[in-house]
Amino acid sequence: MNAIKKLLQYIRPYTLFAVLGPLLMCIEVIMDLLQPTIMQKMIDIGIANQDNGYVLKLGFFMLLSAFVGLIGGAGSSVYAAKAAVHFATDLRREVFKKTEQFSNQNTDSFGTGKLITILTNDIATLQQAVIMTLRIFVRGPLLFIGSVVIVWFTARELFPVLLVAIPILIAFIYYFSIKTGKLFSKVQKAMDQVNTKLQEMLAGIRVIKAFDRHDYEKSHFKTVNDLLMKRNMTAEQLILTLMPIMMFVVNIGIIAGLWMGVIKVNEGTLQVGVILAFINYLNIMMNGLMSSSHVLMQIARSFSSAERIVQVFDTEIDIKEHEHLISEQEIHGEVEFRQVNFSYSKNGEHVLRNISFKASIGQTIGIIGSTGSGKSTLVKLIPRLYDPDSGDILIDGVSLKNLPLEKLRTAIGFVPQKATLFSGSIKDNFHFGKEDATIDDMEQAAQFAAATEFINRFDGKFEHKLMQGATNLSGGQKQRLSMARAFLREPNILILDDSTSAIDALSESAVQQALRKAHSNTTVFIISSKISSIIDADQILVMKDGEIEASGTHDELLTQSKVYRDIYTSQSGREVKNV
Ligand SMILES: Nc1ncnc2c1ncn2[C@@H]1O[C@H](COP(=O)(O)OP(=O)(O)OP(=O)(O)O)[C@@H](O)[C@H]1O
Repeated sequence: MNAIKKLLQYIRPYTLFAVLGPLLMCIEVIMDLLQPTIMQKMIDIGIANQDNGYVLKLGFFMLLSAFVGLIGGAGSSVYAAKAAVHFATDLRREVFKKTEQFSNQNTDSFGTGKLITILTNDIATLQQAVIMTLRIFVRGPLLFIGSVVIVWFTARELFPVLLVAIPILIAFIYYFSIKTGKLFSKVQKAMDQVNTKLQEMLAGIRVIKAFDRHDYEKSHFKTVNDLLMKRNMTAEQLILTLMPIMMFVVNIGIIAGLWMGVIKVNEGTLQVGVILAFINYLNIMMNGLMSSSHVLMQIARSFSSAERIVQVFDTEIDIKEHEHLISEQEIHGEVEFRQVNFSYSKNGEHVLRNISFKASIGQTIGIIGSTGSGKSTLVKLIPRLYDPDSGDILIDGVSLKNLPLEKLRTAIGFVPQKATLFSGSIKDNFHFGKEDATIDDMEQAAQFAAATEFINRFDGKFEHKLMQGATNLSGGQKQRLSMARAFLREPNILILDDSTSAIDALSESAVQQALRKAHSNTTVFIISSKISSIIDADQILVMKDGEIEASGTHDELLTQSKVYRDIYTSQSGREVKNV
């Protein structure tokens, strides 16, 4: 309930629409309620007295009220839809904005599947709840209350039937609403699983094909899809069972009304038209209650959606701007780690332990070590994709936390292990690195990244369109474009996380030479599993189990580090004797 209250602020800008919707609906309801009374008068006065003029007059009123009702109903739909769609659009925008601010840890803790369900399904559920509330939640109770009042004044003899039927109907509605609320929260969870699986399968479709794992994946998908189907089926069946139960209660009410009515007519205390009007009002009442119950169920369903949305809003972003920022600090590129410890989960095992080193401006730092030793994690701490648990990281002597995030990240060019390019042209992707990059800038960056040759072969060169995930490029081409994008920034700190793995040795050495020439003041971190990529680095960090096992130049490490020597021996085939 609190979640719903929190989200209602998003409807405030559309209060006018949200008020007009129910107001116009009142007109439709009043017109609907008039119909049985007009009909009753037609029968009991017009037809009983064979007064054709009176019948025609009331017939005209019936038509007129139906027309006015139509205008009210249509207007109500238009404004309710406007309020709900605007509300959902704003909400989607805000949820997206918040998820954009999420740190990697925040995103990991939700999972992308759940975030997609929240941004699509949950917001759509709320939109539907708002439309129904603005239209039907007014219509249902009004029809119900209006009918009860009219029966009280016009057919009080039959009122005892209502005294029995109404509590039974309300009890059923209450029970079903509570039950479906719980069931739909299970449906949402199953939907998360389907979305997560779908996302994983679509991203890995090539691997699935290559390993011929269709059947395995199909059976996995079937498991989550069947669970969703089962939960959906249980929830929908429960909702659909309510209608026949309500009809049954109303039909018994009609029989009771007819039975009592016939007795009263025979006694001469009731007119036939009143019985017909009562039956009509009983049906209207049931419709009113039914539609209210549908809204209640939709609202119950939207509770769990609202809670999940509020969960996103309430998530504390763990990478935050510090209160005491040193905004005037220029970033030059000296990087120092002081006894840094880091784990991915709170109280989890440290992935980095006691990391200390210093990289001077313009130095190249090579990082090597076995798989899972913490190399990528170490460099991810520099742009603050994660914050260390303890210890400090300083740039030009200032702790990262005291630097404005935007300034810090603008000064860093990051080429991740997996080259990520976006659908759009090469130019669009380059603008991602530098918004105002000119064609000259792009040509130069492409040249440094050894990408000119293949870009020139494309129709339209920089205008060449990349498909989603850049699937129309080779692995090496993706890496080169990803590097060029980082070079365009002319960063003070450049991080190359194993980003030359799909590039041939000749091109790699050309890239490194270009880097040294054009970006001599840039501090460069190169993670690589190949010694040849880091052999010329000013300082090489050898990582082992989250720790720096040794550091120094290539020659120093050959004598000082057994781990480094072993890597060198295995890659060069040469035994190092000088220990
Ligand atoms: N997002 C994450 N959540 C939890 N654990 C993670 C995450 N990313 C990495 N790890 C764990 O942290 C450890 C270090 O991973 P990292 O990616 O830094 O290693 P690496 O040395 O770069 O490995 P590689 O050479 O294979 O890329 C590994 O044990 C890995 O399982």
